[in-house]
Amino acid sequence: MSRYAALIYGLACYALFGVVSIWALAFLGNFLPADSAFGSSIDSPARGWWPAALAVNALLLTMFAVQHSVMARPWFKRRWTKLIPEPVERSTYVLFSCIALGLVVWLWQPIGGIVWQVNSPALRAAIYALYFAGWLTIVASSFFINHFDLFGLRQVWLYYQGLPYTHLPFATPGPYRFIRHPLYVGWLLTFWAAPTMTYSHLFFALGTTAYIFIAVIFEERDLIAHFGERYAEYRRSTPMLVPALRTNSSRTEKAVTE
Ligand SMILES: C[S@@+](CC[C@H](N)C(=O)[O-])C[C@H]1O[C@@H](n2cnc3c(N)ncnc32)[C@H](O)[C@@H]1O
Repeated sequence: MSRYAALIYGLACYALFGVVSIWALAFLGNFLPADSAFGSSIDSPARGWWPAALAVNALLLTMFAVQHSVMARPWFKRRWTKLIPEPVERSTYVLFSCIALGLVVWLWQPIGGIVWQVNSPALRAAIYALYFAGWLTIVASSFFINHFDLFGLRQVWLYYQGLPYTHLPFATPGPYRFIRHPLYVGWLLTFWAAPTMTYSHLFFALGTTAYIFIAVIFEERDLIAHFGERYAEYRRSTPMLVPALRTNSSRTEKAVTE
């Protein structure tokens, strides 16, 4: 693949990621009108029979989870890069993630019904502030790790310059000093900080939260395989999501090693 083609491909995938992220923000924040060309918002009124809607939604979430986790595994990348050039592997992951997330947002079947609804304008504004803080946390955390590497731009830029790819070193900058997964904290805020929570939103929030807790197991297994004892020690000493709160498993592991 020519270095120009790789760079343009990487930039195009990144631009698509920007568009799909804004679309997802509008979907989860209820800024999309019901039944628009871009689908409905997550809390829009029901369109059909709720069991069928739930089945479609479950399929969509499973499709996203499988794509997002399988394509991130080292064994998959080793096989995949026999088919596609290594410098664009991450951009291709971003592209497939955009397609998967786009399908979730576009085809999501709202089922209406109110689980909770906050009516006080001040409280609604506060919950919306938390919602946007979630998105901000996602973006900020990506910069603390390395935004351009996470989204494939660093890889195509190095290739364009004729330089070899170097893996990111283990680091605990900013919020990573206090918790291991700030980016996932951001996602959890965007799922749950909702002034109106309908049944399909609750289904989405429960499904995606469960997915995060499962994905973390695989991610940390890979991080320990890659960074060795440094990550294992970090895992023992630093809480997963809530600062200054240790999980029972990290306490037990620490006790075993002490
Ligand atoms: C999508 S990011 C999410 C990072 C983290 N789970 C979070 O919620 O903030 C996943 C990638 O970040 C990188 N990563 C996570 N923690 C790291 C650390 N402490 N140092 C270096 N890279 C890290 C790994 O390459 C991992 O595949």
